Amino acid sequence: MNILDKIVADKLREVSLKKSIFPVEQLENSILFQRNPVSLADKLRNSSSGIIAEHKRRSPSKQVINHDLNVQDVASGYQDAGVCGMSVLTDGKYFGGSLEDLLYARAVVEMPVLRKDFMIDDYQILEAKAFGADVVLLIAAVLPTEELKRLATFARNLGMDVLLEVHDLEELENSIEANVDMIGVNNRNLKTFEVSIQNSKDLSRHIPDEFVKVSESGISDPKVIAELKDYGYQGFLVGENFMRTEDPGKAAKDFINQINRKS
Ligand SMILES: O=P(O)(O)OC[C@@H](O)[C@@H](O)c1c[nH]c2ccccc12
Repeated sequence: MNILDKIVADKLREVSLKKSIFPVEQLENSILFQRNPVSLADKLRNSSSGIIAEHKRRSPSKQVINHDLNVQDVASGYQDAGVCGMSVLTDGKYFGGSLEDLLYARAVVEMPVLRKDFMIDDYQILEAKAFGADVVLLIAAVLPTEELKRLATFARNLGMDVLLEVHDLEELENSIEANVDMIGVNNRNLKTFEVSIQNSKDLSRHIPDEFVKVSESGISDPKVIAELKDYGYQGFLVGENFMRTEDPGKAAKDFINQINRKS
């Protein structure tokens, strides 16, 4: 089993357990469930930096990134830096995140917040909405095409944006008809952890213009943003490069200043 298979197997168990103890009606009764989500795709279309900054304590590829911060400080730092949106990892076992992290981030920021997890069931999409997310991530490597389409439609019917993540041309071609707003090209292979920015460059011409293009992972140099913009990218998902510093908000601010100086 590769790491992705392991994560998904754990996720299936986690979701079925949760469903049995915390019914959907409880999620739908959350005050946040009534909130109107803010569109990340719209923000990215109108932004010069396009940064989506992530809260990520650890990962299977890097182990500990930063265990010393609290999510509210990270979120308000990102907001002050002027990022377009925030991504919050909610997987506990592999990334050290939680739904509480999502809730606390939501409590302190106005900008769109993405629930970053391995979504396999409607239940998690309802959870995302109940804990204040504006956007969900769907990963092509995790879901059969029909399921991807179904979950995407389910999320959009709840008013949330969908970011579809692909890693290669086959995944892109198989999932392109899904009802999504943004297509994210992951520069990291989730099965081997290999990272290559070239992956975003190679896949860009296969992504139709109606989708906002997002490049994800391994971005640590503002110069790369300028390069990726030439390939039509409008969104850039950055985690570790900010999170490994003592003050991720400040790191994001410096990064954005450098992007703006270049453009
Ligand atoms: O920390 P990085 O290399 O900047 O990457 C951020 C983000 O792209 C990465 O965390 C990510 C992209 N897709 C995912 C899917 C699941 C978990 C994590 C991810």
